[in-house]
Amino acid sequence: MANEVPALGGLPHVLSGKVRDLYDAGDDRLFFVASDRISAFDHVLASTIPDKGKVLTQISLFWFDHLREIVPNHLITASIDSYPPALRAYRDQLQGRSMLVRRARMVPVECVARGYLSGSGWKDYQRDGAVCGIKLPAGLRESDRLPEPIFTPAAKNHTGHDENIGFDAVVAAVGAPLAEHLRELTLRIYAKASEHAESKGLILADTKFEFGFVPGSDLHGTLAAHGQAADGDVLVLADEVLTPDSSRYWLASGYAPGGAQPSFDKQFVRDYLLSIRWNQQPPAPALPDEVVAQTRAKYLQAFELLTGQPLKV
Ligand SMILES: C[C@H](c1ccccc1)n1cc(-c2ncnc(N)c2C#N)cn1
Repeated sequence: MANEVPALGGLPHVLSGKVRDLYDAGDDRLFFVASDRISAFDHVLASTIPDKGKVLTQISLFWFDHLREIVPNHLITASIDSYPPALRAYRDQLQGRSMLVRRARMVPVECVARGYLSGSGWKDYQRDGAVCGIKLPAGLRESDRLPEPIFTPAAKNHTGHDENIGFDAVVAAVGAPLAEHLRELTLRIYAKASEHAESKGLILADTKFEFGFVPGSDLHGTLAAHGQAADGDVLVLADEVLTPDSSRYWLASGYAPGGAQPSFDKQFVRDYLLSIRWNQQPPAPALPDEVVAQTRAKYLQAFELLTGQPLKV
């Protein structure tokens, strides 16, 4: 079937997620655009949240910089003036919500770190007393802080929910050396990020990283010695990073284990959708202006809490 998503400035469309779009920028580069679309209960809603794409892109850029001493990343530039000329005509719609990135050979595993018991981790714990084969103490409550953060990988399932897998499945997929490196790196990044989040009054309950390999020569002096593959490729952090879409953030001041915690960014949306008793079947409903405004404010607040800066909208 013909590609339904049009090219952007002559850049062929490569892939779309619920709220993000990827285009081929040539020369082993991709163009990553974060939209203002919002999903809830696995459905993209009929309303958009103004500036959501800009907030999430700027949060990824903040973390790329904050983590630069731990792990290189796929970013080339987020400056419109450095984009391929054809894209500069779209300055107004791309400013602040797009990145030119290196095309990476993506690792076929979602690298998830969990410091708290929530979501699919809570469901797996209730069933098995374990998450991804990692046995946990008995008697834990939903949203409890774990004795220590755990690596809980997932298989990429492009149709819907990713499926939690054990470490042995990661080894089978990528080999023991890389599997061990992914686990160590995922937990090291999580530790640094959650420490920063806590210093800002936020709990980073869990987060999902995507890694890929790029030619070492592409990284001009930011080679990560331990991330070097045998063929000279370097492991880099890709996709969005530590955004409210790829992570669970909770306000530390409201933390109360023993049940689900309010989502920092989507609680107003979820409460509204529950209040209208939506059957969670398409078409997804539109949101009242007030819910859109409240949700936009939460995204702006997330950016300001994490970075200490107001978002330039
Ligand atoms: C899941 C995510 C996605 C993003 C946007 C829209 C739909 C999916 N994705 C990212 C890549 C990817 N592939 C190769 N090199 C890269 N640097 C990246 C990145 N980022 C493939 N998929």
